[in-house]
Amino acid sequence: MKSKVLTVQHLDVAVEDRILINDLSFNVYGGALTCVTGENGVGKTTLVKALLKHKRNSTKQVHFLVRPDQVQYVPQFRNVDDDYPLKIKDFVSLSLQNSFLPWLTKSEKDRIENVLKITKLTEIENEPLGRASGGQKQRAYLAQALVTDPKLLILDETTASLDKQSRVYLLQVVVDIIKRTGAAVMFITHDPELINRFGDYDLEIANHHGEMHRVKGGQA
Ligand SMILES: Nc1ncnc2c1ncn2[C@@H]1O[C@H](COP(=O)(O)OP(=O)(O)OP(=O)(O)O)[C@@H](O)[C@H]1O
Repeated sequence: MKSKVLTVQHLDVAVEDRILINDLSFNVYGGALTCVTGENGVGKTTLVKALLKHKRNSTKQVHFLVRPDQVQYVPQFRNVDDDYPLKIKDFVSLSLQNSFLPWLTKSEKDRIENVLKITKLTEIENEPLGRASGGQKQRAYLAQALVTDPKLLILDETTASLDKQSRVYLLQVVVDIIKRTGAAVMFITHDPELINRFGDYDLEIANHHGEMHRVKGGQA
């Protein structure tokens, strides 16, 4: 039996005065990949942002069963141009800069090393992030989120700009992380092939409503 990390009950999602999603209920489970799908503009990103507003103050409608610092969001867009000079390993360590010490502890360094290994970035850890390929950049964003050891990881169209090989490679890394850590991953995507191959659940949003399906052949 998978453990719930988030429950959503009878939630309405609106922008300004316009209702995007009406009376939405679903659960997100640890150890599983929950895909969030729907046409452009149905409100997938707005839904995720509405959920994240409650990570510190759960309500009956949006109830997180994990601590706020155990929830990580990797947004759809980042402004990282070709001249961005920070080394990949330093970029990944930015998530740990909230600690009290101005330097990284041995255990933090070990965590960074481990995450770089899992995301297959070790070989290029000293390269500037700006010079990395699209797929390597996405893996660096993922690594930055993973270094805090999240129990719920939300990925917003992380594979959208990648070629097929890089998309599959990234999802294999994500599924591997789910298996190793038991984390829950919510993955906004338009890619039916990735959903069918890697997804456990599909939260499909259409006509202002959302429905959760089990994906046949899912891993959970
Ligand atoms: N802050 C805002 N103010 C007003 N309208 C907004 C705001 N944010 C989003 N919208 C509108 O809400 C709708 C849903 O946007 P959203 O980005 O959530 O869709 P999406 O399903 O994630 O789309 P896509 O698949 O194209 O990324 C769109 O019509 C968008 O223009």
